[in-house]
Amino acid sequence: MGALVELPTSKGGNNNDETLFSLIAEDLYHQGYSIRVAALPNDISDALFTEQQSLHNAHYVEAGIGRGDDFVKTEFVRTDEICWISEASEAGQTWLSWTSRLQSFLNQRLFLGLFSFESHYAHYAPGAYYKRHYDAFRGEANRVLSVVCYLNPNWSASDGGELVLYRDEQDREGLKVVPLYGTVVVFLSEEFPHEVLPASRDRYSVAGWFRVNCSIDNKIDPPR
Ligand SMILES: O=C(O)CCC(=O)C(=O)O
Ligand SMILES: [Fe+2]
Repeated sequence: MGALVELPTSKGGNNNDETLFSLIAEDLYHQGYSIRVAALPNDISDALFTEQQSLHNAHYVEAGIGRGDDFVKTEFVRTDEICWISEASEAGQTWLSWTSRLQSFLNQRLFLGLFSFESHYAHYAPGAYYKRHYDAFRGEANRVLSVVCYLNPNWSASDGGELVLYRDEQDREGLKVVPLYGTVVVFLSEEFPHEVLPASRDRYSVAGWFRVNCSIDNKIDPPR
């Protein structure tokens, strides 16, 4: 977190976005993560929600870990299913336009050098989980910033399915985030181990990652 540089307020852009983006930038600067309840603009949550609910089982693939040739499915680690988001749909465009504005804002304010973004819908069936993990490993600088938004209307505390964000490697207690509709969580991918606890009902979300550019030689990065 010490590497973050805070720059003065930027000019221009959409005021509503800027209010939330400023809060997220402040949180990231001071603590490395941001948890903003019911913060995603309603038109975006609603577009994503509608698209996700319309996805049939065939659109999803079982989630795994690793990339490219290293990809493995492992039930021991996670049992959710995912569907990548593209600009092919209006919902995708709305979401990716918002994340692109967030990317520009954070690059200006915190000098993060975010270069690209990828994201997917995730569905956790009742009982599904994602064990404690990091989204990126130190030294393999690729995923820099993780973003998760939840799409669960009328979620109650007894439904479970919390995201547990641990402050560091040693933390065993963590911060529990209830996956309420429109809640936005952003955190530095290399800093915070986290896990998804099983829920008693279907749990819907969008998860995404901003990357820095680490293309070496002719190997184009980032691939999927
Ligand atoms: O859904 C969540 O709360 C977090 C998901 C997650 O950790 C991931 O997809 O890497
Ligand atoms: Fe994660």
